[in-house]
Amino acid sequence: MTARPNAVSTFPTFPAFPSATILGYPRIGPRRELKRALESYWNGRSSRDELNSAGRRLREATWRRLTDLGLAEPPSNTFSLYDHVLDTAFMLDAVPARYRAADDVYFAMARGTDDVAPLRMTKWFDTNYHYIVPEIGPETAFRLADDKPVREVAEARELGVSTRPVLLGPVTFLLLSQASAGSPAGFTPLHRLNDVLGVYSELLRALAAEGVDWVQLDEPALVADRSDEELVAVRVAYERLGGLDLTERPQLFVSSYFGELGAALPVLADCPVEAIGLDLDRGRDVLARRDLASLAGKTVVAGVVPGRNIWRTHLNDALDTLRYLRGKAGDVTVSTSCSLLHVPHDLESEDDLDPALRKRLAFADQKVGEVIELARLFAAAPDDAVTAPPVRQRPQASSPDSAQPAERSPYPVRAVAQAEHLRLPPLPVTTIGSFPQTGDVRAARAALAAGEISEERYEALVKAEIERAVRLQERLGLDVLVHGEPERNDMVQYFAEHLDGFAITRHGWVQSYGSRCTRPPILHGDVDRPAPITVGWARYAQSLTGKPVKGMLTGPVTIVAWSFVREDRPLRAVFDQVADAIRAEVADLQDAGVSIIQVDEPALRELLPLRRADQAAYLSWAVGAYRRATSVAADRTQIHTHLCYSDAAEVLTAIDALDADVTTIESARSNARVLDDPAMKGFARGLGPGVYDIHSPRVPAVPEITGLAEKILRVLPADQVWINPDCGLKTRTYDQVEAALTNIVTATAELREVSEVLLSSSDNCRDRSVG
Ligand SMILES: Nc1nc2c(c(=O)[nH]1)N[C@@H](CNc1ccc(C(=O)N[C@@H](CCC(=O)N[C@@H](CCC(=O)N[C@@H](CCC(=O)O)C(=O)O)C(=O)O)C(=O)O)cc1)CN2
Ligand code: MET
Ligand SMILES: [Zn+2]
Repeated sequence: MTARPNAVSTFPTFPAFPSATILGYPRIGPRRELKRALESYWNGRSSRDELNSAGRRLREATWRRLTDLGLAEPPSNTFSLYDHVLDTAFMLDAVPARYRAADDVYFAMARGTDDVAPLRMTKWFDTNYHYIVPEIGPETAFRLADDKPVREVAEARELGVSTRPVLLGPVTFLLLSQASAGSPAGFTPLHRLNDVLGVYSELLRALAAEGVDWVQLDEPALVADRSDEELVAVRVAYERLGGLDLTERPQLFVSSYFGELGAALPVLADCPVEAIGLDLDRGRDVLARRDLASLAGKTVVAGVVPGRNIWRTHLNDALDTLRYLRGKAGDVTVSTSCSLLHVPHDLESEDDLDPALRKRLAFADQKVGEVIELARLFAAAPDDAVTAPPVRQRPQASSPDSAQPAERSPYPVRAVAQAEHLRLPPLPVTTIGSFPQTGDVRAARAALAAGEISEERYEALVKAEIERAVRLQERLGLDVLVHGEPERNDMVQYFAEHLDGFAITRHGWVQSYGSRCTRPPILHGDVDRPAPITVGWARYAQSLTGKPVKGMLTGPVTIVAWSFVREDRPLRAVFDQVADAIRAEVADLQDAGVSIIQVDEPALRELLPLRRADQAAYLSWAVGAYRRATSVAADRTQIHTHLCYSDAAEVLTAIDALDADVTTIESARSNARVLDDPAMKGFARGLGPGVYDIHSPRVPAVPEITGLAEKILRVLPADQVWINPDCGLKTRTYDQVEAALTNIVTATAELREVSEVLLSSSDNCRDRSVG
C-alpha cells in the first residue's frame, strides 16, 4: 500500500491541525486536588470510585479551562492518576505476573504492597518528574487491556469538547522500559516493537471509530543519541502506523521535545505521518539545518513557547521563528516546546510576588494565552517568510570566570585525618538526612506563615522534632546521626527562602512523582547569602548527643536544577553564585565544630545533557560548582554527598569528579546493580549504596539487607562501605522508619561479626595506600 505523506494538503477533507495547541497540561490540579484524592484513597479514607470521580472532575475542569482560554481542540489523555508511562504499560497489559494478584494492580506497580516491591522509578529525561519503568520481556503478552485514551475522548465530547488524545509513542515507551529479570542475554524491550505496534494499530482504529481527527504520539526519546538500530525502529513504527488507511486511523502527529531531533529528523520526515512537533526552545539548532525543508509536506507543530520555564515568551522572536518556518515547512502551528506538566498551573493564584517580577512570568495558563496570541499574530503577519534562521542565544560570559578556589588535599591524606578525628566503627550506619515530615510540623509551618503562631513557638516545635529524631537514632544505635531536616519544607525551597535572588510561590506546585510535588523557586536575581542558614539547627542537634551529627546542605547544581532559573545571565555565572553561597555555609558549619558535612547533589545527573557530545562540558562546570562549594573544608572535615536516580556508570564518573569523601547513593531499588559495574573495582572512596528503598512503604527484612550488603562487601573493601537507606526518609512514617532502621542496625551488627577478617585486612590496605 502506498503511504500518503501529506494527507492535509492532498486530502482537504481531513481536518487541518488547529492553529494553536499545547502538548500537555499539569494534572495535579490548581490546589493539588489530585494529591489529596490519591492520599485519601491510599490511606483508606476513600474508595477507588471516589478517586476515579476526582480524576474525572479534574479532567473536566482542565478541558473547560483550556477551552475558556481559547484553545480550540485541547489535548486529552494527558491526565494520569500516577504516571503516563505506567498508564501506557497498564494499557498494553505489560503487567509483570507478580502484580496480578494485587487488589489494585495499577497502584501495586506504582507503590508496591506488603508482598511485592514496586516497579523502579526514574527521572523523565532531564526533568524533575519521575516515571515508572515498565518491565518487558519475551513473555510479556501485549494486548489492548484498557481503553483510557478512547474513554477520555468520549468523556470530553460529553462536555462538547473535541480533543486530540496524547499517547506515549511506541518507540519511546520501549526505550524507557527495562528488560524483565528472566530475559535472555541480549534481549531489549525494543525487540518487542512489532507486537506493541499491533496494539497501537488497534488503538488507532478505536480512536478513529470514536471520531478522532488527530492523535499525538510523544517520542521525546528521539532527541537523545540513538543507534542505527533504534532509528530503524522509528522507521518501522511510523511506516506501519502511518501505513494504516486514513479511514482507519486518525492523522498522526509525532511530537518530539526536550531537544533537537538530530538523526531522527530525516527518518520521521520520510514516514507517512501528517505532523511533526519540534522543540524550538531547547532544540533551536534545527532551524539552521538544511534538511529542514524535508518537512515541506508536513504540518510542523512549532514549540516556540517554552514549557520548561516560567518566563514570558519573547513574542517577536517567536513570531520570527514561525515566519521562518513558514518558508520551509508545510502548515505551521503554534505550540509549547513540551507538555506544561513541568510548570505550575496559574500565575493568577500568586498574590505575594513582587509586581516587577510577576510581569515577567507566565505559568501554564498564561502560556496557553501566549500560544493563542502568537497564532493570532502569525495569521495576521505578512505572508513573506523570514529568510534567515532567527538566533536567540543565552548570553555568554563576557568577563573571565571568577577564579576557582584552592583544592583540598588528595583523598588518601584526608582519609587518614578523618579516620583519626572521627573514630567511626566499621560499616558505619547513617541516613541521608530527612526524617518523616509529620503533619504537625507542616501544619506549624503553615500556621507560622499565616501569622497564627509566633517564631518562638515554631522554633520550639522544630527543636522538639529534632530531638525526637536524634533520640530515635541514638536508641536504635546509628553511628552518624542527622538532625532530620524538620525545618525544611523542601531541600531546595528552604535554601532559596534564605538566599537573596530567589522568589518563592504560594501555589506554584509542580508534580514530581505520584502525589508528590515541589514549588520550584524562581532564581531571578544575583544570589547571595545574607546570613548563616543551617548553623543554629546544626549546633542544637549536636548539643543533644555525643555521636557526630552531619551538617546537611543542598549542593549548587541541585539548587539550580530544581529552580526556574534566569536566562539573562550565563548559566555558569549563576552556578558560581549559588556555589559561593553554599561555600560560605560549609565554612560556617565547620567553624561551629561540625565534623561531617553532607552536600547533596541528587540532581547532578538530571541536568546531564541528553546528547553525549554536550556532556563533558556540562560535567566540568557542574563539578566545578560543587568543588567550589566544598573545597573550603579542611582535611579532617569529612564531606559527604548523596546522589539518587543515576545509573552506575554516571555515578562512578561523577563521584570521582566531585571529590567528596563519602558518597551515599540509591541502590536498593535496583538491587545494587551499581556494584556490577567493572569500574567499581579499584574504587577508592567511601561509598554507601542504599540498602532500603524508601520510595515504598515496605519495610525491608534483615536477610534482605544483609543480602544487599554482602553483595556490596564482595566488591568493595569493608573499610570503604557505609550502610544507609537509598534516600531521605521524609515521605515515610515514623513507624516504617523505626522498623526499617532497626533491621538495618541488626543486619549491620551481623555483618560486622562475619566480616571482621575482611575489616582487618582492608585496614592494612588503606595504610599502605597512604604510604
Ligand atoms: N525539589 C525537590 N525535588 C526532588 C526531591 C526533593 O526533595 N525536592 N526529591 C526527589 C523526589 N521528589 C520529591 C518531591 C517532593 C516530595 C515531597 O514530599 N513533597 C511534599 C511537599 C513538600 C513541601 O513543600 N512541604 C511544605 C508544604 C506542605 C503542605 O502541603 N502544607 C499544607 C498545609 C499544612 C498542613 O496542614 O499539612 C498546604 O500547603 O496545604 C511544608 O512542609 O511546609 C508533598 O508533595 O507533599 C518528595 C520527593 C527528587 N526531586
Ligand atoms: C532527593 S535527595 C534527598 C536528600 C536529603 N538530604 C533528604 O534526606 O531528604
Ligand atoms: Zn536522594
